[in-house]
Amino acid sequence: MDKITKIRVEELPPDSPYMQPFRFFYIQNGTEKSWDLLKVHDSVSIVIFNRTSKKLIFVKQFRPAVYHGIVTSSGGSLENIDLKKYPPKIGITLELCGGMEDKENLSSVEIAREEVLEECGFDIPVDRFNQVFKYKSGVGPSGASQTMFYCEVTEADRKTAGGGVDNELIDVVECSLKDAKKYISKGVINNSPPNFLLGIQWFLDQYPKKSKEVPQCACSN
Ligand SMILES: O=c1ccn([C@@H]2O[C@H](COP(=O)(O)OP(=O)(O)O[C@H]3O[C@H](CO)[C@@H](O)[C@H](O)[C@H]3O)[C@@H](O)[C@H]2O)c(=O)[nH]1
Ligand SMILES: [Mg+2]
Repeated sequence: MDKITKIRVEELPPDSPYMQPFRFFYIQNGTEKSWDLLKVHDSVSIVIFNRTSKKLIFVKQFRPAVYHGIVTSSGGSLENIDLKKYPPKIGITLELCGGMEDKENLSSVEIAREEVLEECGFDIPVDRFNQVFKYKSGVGPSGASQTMFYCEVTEADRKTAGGGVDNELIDVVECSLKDAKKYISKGVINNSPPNFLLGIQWFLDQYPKKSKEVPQCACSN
């Protein structure tokens, strides 16, 4: 996954299927203003609990934006990058399974179902997904929405090893509740987004402290 070479950047052409940059103008209380925006797809993320192993299921992948952010914020440049100083593994994240809502004919929960199958290998019918949150994934350059679902799986639901589709390279990892709690208790979390922290904290809040069993999620779609 971290065998990455020939890194370079260039300006975004206008035909990107992933994002459209533009400038938004407005007058607020008599003052002319503008804001530079990025139109991006809404997305879904899924907190997955494996009832067989009693572990949470996460995904690991190389994220160019995270790599770029780490390199440039520490004074590095993407021009002739020194891969020894900035090994690509620093751009590998630990995240909830999730993806873009880029298919107009599919609802959010149908996209979530596809992502769980493609990225993690579990084939789960949509009625086993519960929506837990819907929020803005950003409020600065992008105001896209993200819907977070909860889904329980067992080994009987496993259809493939996961890993993503097309060119995706995704590692599926199982994490004990103890390790998940420890991870989000760190003050500085370099390689995970806020929805990951929210999803784990939400799950741990549901988990009954005195019982060994995790209850079915009580929230409704
Ligand atoms: O510029 C790009 C963008 C995407 N891809 C491809 O498109 C795929 C998109 O994968 P998908 O799983 O649909 O989306 P994610 O990259 O996982 O990201 C989405 O899902 C995440 C779920 O939590 C959110 O955090 C993000 O904002 C949202 O874009 C990627 O893996 C790449 O293969 C590219 O090749 N180039
Ligand atoms: Mg994804």
